[in-house]
Amino acid sequence: MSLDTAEPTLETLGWVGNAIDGHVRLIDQTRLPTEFVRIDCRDVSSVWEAIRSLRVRGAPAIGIAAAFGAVLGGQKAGTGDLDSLRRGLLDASAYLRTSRPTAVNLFWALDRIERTIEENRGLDGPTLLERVLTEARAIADEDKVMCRSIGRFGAELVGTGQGILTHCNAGGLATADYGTALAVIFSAHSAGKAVHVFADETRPLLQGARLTAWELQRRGVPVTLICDNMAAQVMKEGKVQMVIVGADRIAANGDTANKIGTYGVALLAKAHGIPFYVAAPSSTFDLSLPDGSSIPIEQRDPREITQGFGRQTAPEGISVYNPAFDVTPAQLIDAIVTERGLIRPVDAKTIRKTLGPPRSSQS
Ligand SMILES: CSC[C@@H](O)[C@@H](O)C(=O)COP(=O)(O)O
Repeated sequence: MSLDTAEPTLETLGWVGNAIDGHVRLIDQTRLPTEFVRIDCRDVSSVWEAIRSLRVRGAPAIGIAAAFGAVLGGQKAGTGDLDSLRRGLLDASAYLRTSRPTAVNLFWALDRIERTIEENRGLDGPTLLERVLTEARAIADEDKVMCRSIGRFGAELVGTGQGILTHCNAGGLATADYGTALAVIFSAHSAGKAVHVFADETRPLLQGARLTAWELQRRGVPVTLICDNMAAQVMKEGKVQMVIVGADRIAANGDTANKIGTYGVALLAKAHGIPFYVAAPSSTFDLSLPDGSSIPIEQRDPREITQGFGRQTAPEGISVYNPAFDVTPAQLIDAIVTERGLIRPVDAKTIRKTLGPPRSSQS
């Protein structure tokens, strides 16, 4: 599928150069919205660090970054000795798996990379490395296509004149381009539907304020930023007709892990009779988990809460709990928008029917 070149694409991340001495280039999202800076990662540990510190973030984007990162592991090992090249690639993959635990796209992408290494055993070193880079590029390219498709399917849910609330950032920055939840909004907006977005700022790291507000503004979509604790009031005032968010891991029954605070938004939507939608590609489903209870939830540094963005805002030594994600039960989700169409009702049977049989288990 071709991309609409009239629209401002983001090129969130990509590979520069060839397999032997190229590198990963990505937008450093920690510096947005005040600075738009791309950084180059030339070794596996800088990709690991970029993922862990949220320079690159969002479930699909971290999968893509990790896939490219594995190539850097192969480069370091060199293509002269096939065994050490394979070891370099596999060690890089194993290491990148430890960068963040919740988004299944990371493990899905690295599973693909490891399968590529396995399936190309007979190749010489340079060709194997080239093949792994081709697979990483395919993961990025397919993500672009999936996001456009999600946008098209999801736009059907949007009525003109609607207020739409979103949480965190599920935009172009969280994917190879265009986004998931924001793809739905971009697509409806491009189709001429008048929409107004309420972006939750998304404590503690402000992905909504720093990234979602920036992306919507950049594309000319009307947006109002609110603090997370204003969502109930904005809904009560009748300003919101639908909620749409992204996802980091969706279990077989539709329970959905997404940025902390999403579960609360879903409860508020239910209380106000507002439809609550999730938008995610098939790479975000983990059908090896029957429900959301075993989705690993990342715990992050307490200083993100006590000293966010450099200023101390809590007393020294205070006890802090900082889970980065929560799980919204499937019963609170009216539909999941995927690249293969809408999943509605959200249950195991409809998910299986839309996505096909479960893949092998992922960590
Ligand atoms: C299309 S991205 C979907 C999710 O990854 C997104 O909503 C989210 O929770 C991102 O969390 P983050 O901690 O910023 O990586």
